[in-house]
Amino acid sequence: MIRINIEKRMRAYKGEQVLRIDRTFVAGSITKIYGPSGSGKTTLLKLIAGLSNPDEGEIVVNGNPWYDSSRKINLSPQKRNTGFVFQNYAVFPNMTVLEHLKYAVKDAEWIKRLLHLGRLDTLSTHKPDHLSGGQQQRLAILRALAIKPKVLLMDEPFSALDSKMKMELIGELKPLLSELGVTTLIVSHNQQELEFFEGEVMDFEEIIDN
Ligand SMILES: Nc1ncnc2c1ncn2[C@@H]1O[C@H](COP(=O)(O)OP(=O)(O)OP(=O)(O)O)[C@@H](O)[C@H]1O
Repeated sequence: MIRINIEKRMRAYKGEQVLRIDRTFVAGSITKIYGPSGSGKTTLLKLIAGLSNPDEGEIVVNGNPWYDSSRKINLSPQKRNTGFVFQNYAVFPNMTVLEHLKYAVKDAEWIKRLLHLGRLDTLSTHKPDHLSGGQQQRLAILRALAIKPKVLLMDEPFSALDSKMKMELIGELKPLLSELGVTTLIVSHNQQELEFFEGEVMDFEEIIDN
């Protein structure tokens, strides 16, 4: 479970904007996050991962405080160990597909399963500049899953995939996420692409506070 109650000042186009979030994400659930560009969706994921800090408040995950401004607790991103799929993939240019996964995990059977899931089994020796955008995006998803995270944060994870690939991947991801029991937050511009995930919706349209 993720319990988050925070405030964060964002430097927005129109001046300062305060992001206020008071929400609980149930353990093992999937939350679909929608909202206008610049409303703070990526910021929320970064706050949970520890890549950005709130101005005040607390974040508690499975009973453990990850951030608490009043008690000066702020766990490093490494200790939080979330799976994060970045909007721009953030894959390593000098590592092959297989090296990305081996860097994250030793379990060869698990790696094999992930490569199949992402349809990258035949491309395992390729480096990112020999992969298409969609293949790089799938690699970013596999890398996030490789560590079997308890919290999975995905920022527009299917944006570069054609609809057939998207449907296949989503079909296989759903049982995998429930097998891992991972609490998942997925940001998307496209509400339609997430309709096959049963889950809560978080709409930033209702959160923005100027
Ligand atoms: N480190 C930061 N400190 C303060 N403000 C930031 C920081 N990073 C981004 N912002 C601002 O916070 C606002 C929200 O950005 P964010 O990337 O979270 O939006 P988003 O909802 O994910 O948008 P998009 O859908 O376009 O990706 C923007 O106005 C941005 O300029």
